[in-house]
This record gives sequence, C-alpha cells and structure tokens, in this order.
Amino acid sequence: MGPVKPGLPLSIFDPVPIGIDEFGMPVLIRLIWRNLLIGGEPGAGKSALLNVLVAYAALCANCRLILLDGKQVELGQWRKCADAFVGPNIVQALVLLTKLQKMMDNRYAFLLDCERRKVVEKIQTLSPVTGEIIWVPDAFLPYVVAIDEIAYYSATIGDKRQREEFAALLRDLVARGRAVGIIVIAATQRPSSDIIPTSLRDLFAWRFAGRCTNDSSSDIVLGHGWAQKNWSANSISPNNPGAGLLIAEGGSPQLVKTAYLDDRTCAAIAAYAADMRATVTAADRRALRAVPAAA
Ligand SMILES: Nc1ncnc2c1ncn2[C@@H]1O[C@H](COP(=O)(O)OP(=O)(O)OP(=O)(O)O)[C@@H](O)[C@H]1O
Repeated sequence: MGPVKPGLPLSIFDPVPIGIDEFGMPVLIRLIWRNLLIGGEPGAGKSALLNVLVAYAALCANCRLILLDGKQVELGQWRKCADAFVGPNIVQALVLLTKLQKMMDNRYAFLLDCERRKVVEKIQTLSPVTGEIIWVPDAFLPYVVAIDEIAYYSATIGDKRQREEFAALLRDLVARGRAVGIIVIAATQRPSSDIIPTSLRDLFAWRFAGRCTNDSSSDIVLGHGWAQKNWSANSISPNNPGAGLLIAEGGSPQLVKTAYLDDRTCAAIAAYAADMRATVTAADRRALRAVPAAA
C-alpha cells in the first residue's frame, strides 16, 4: 500500500456513524470529550458495537488505541492498530490504567501551562518557515480506551484489592479524562449496581443499552426512571441483536440498530488501518493537518 493521501484518514473529532434509527436514518455520535457505556445481556450485540467504534478509531490518523479484552477475541483483531492490548491479566490492566492516569495528569499540567481547558483538533500557530498563520494538530493525540467486559477486571479476576484498584482507576479516567482526549468506551454484560454503580454510570454521558433481561438492568445502563417512561431495553427482542436504546446528543433514549462488521470485514479494515497507522508517522500527522488558516 502506498503512502496515505491527505484527507484519507478519518478524524476522531468528527461524529462516528454507528447504525440507523427507526426511520432508517444514519445515527452518528461524537466521541471526543465523551465516554460511552455499553450494556446488555449476553448476545445483545455489545462487542459488535464496540468493534464498529474501534474500527472507526483505528482508521483515524489522529487518535491512539488502547484495548482491554478479557476474552481476547472480541477486540483481538485490532491489536496491530493498538498502542496496547491487554488480555486476561489484571496486573497488566492495572499497569496500563496507571500509566494512562499519569499521562492524564501530565496533559492537565500542560493545558494549565498553556492556559487552556481541553484538547482540540487543531490550533493556530505561525509557520516557522513562511511566517503565515497555519493550523496544526494539538500537542497530543486523543486516546480511545475500549474495554470489553468491565466486570471481568472489576469483579472476576485478581484479588479484591486489585479489582478495587481497577474500578478506582477506571472511574478516575472516566471522570477526568475527557478534556485531555481520553475517551473510554466500556462494555458489560452485567448491568447490575455492583458493576455499574450510579456514581460511575452517571459519568458516562453516552449510554447504549442492548437487550436487557429486565427493566432495572436497562435503567442501570440508561439511568434511573427511563423504564418507567416506557424506555426499557427489556422490550427489545432477543432475536434482534444490535438493536438497543441509545442516549447521546439528544439526551433522551433513541432506538438504534447498530452497524455490524463481520470477522472478515474487521480483519480487512484492521489490516488496512495497521498499514495506514504505520505509514502515518508523527511528522506525517502534523503535515497532513498543517494547512493554511484560510483553507
Ligand atoms: N448490529 C447487528 N446486526 C446483526 N447481527 C448482530 C448485530 N450485533 C450483533 N449481532 C449478532 O449477534 C451476535 C452476538 O453479538 P455480540 O457478540 O456483539 O454480543 P455481546 O452482547 O457482545 O455478547 P457477550 O456479552 O456474550 O459478549 C453476533 O455474533 C452477531 O451474529
């Protein structure tokens, strides 16, 4: 594959297409400065949605990927596109999240020094060559942190102290990571209050509930009271994987059927994205996006 042409990689700052609504219209969500919680019973289509989002992120030259997957095979196809891939190993997961936490603190210190509040796609600067005003990418790239099964790390493997440490680190990343470009997308097949306490759920601005076994599980993902207003993911047919209720920009649940990438398609996109990411070095990333301010 030849060098990547300007404009070809996607941008993590753009809205991400995830599926269609009841009218067949495309549904897009903006991931930057947001986190997404995905819940639902086994087979509801959580990993499928996670794969769609990871595929998009992999195709973005301006974001990095971190993957945690206790089963390894749900996100394993994207490991060549990722800066880090952690399987069923709580120690590695803790080391990784601790590093991310440190990076988050450093990024905040940087923003404070620059008197800025959040990472942006491009900033204006003077070209050292021509002296004209140009747009260049921000000093650091966003990270998409995808976790396929929170409960595996926070309630299954390791000892109690390690599980609690995982939960605390995750909560901190979800609570503080947005402004510095850390986007957490976390899935769980156990939407119960011990895995997703309200205080953690409420930190996720975007939420997707695939079919849930009862109204209270649906409320644990979407937020208390939605089932009472007839928005329950329990009403979704078990024969309709990928259908779910999404809370995003509009603030109210919306019925969505997510896109689906089969294994072959994921493999093809992952191979392409890995190639593209290897080609687009840090310098290329700057050059790709450094266009005159008037453009
Ligand atoms: N959007 C979709 N359109 C069509 N089929 C889908 C869609 N999403 C999922 N499926 C089908 O449902 C199956 C289960 O999906 P998936 O593995 O994503 O579920 P899950 O909720 O992650 O399950 P688990 O919790 O057991 O990991 C897929 O193998 C696929 O056949």
